Amino acid sequence: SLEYDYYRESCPQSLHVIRSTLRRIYDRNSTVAPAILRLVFHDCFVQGCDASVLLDRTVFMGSEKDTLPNQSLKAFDHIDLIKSELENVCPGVVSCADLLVVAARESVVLAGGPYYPVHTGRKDSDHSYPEISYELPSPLDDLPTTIARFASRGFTEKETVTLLGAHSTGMIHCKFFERRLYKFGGTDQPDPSMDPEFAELLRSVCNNNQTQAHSSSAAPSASPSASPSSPTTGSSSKTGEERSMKMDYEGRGSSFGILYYQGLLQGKGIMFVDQQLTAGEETANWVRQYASDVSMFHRDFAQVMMKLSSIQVLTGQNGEVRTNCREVTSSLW
Ligand code: HEM
Repeated sequence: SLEYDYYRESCPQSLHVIRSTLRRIYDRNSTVAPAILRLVFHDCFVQGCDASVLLDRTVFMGSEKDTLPNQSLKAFDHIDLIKSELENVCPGVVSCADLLVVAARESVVLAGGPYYPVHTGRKDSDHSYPEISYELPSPLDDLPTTIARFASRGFTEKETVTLLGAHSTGMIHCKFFERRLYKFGGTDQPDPSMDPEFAELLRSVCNNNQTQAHSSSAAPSASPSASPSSPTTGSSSKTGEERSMKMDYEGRGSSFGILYYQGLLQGKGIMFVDQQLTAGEETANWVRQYASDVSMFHRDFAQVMMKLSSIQVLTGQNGEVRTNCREVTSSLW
């Protein structure tokens, strides 16, 4: 199975290459870190951590990338760049699946989260599983559905709460929460579980009217925090569908996690699925604990990321090492 430092003889530079290339990309474009963290979740949840999410469609095989839950995934080009650097130093040795989990670990650290060790030796799948992608959780899921989806992959309620702390970082498109702001659950009202001022802030960020969107992005006072950063990406030319905002609208840093859970306690979860964590006795208890103890969250997040990174891995003779993460190497496809 997986080993500590699997590439110590075959490619001793591999970890350094992944880390340094990712940091180089991050220095120019910090959105790469949350994008890769999300990618590893979408890879590991669907038939295990086998880099199947990176495969492009061919005439013979559909792609997970084309399914609805994966349509807003990013960073494929950044993964390609890291892979080409690896191929330069050790051709055909380091799998895309290992690249992804190691890069996700580095991404967590870059986002202010904890370091955790990842064992290596994963092989890549020679198949994509678009049909299984539909088992990925939806932003509209209620708590029992979310708990059931994560339980199907071996995660407890507590671990589900911990994993969702990943929503401390990154961007979210308005389309994933807009219904909560106006017509929630078939009514003409906003979601009652959302703090009304927060709903107003999100409406101003996502408003279709371009002038208003522009003024809201230029007015940090619309933010409920004292942070000077704008909650939006600030482009007034985007449509409501394309418009997005930072999930850590109150600012990033060593607080990875804590503001997410504190926000949930104040009715400021952005997606319905996030806010639902306060709707169950056990999950709400963990939300409260993490909101007040960031070290506990970081310790648990490290452990749950190690677990996520080891789901259903292919090792030994199973699977292959792709030379291009977008295409199977050994194949007839
Ligand atoms: C109930 C489970 C989950 C649902 C429904 C969900 C859904 C979403 C959605 C809809 C977005 C916004 C994407 C966009 O607007 O482009 C998002 C972003 C994100 N998710 Fe999740 N997610 C879940 C769990 C997780 C987990 C377990 C992780 C990682 C361990 C994760 C990491 C992220 C990250 C880092 C982002 C920001 C991505 C970026 O900025 O590019 N999510 N998620």
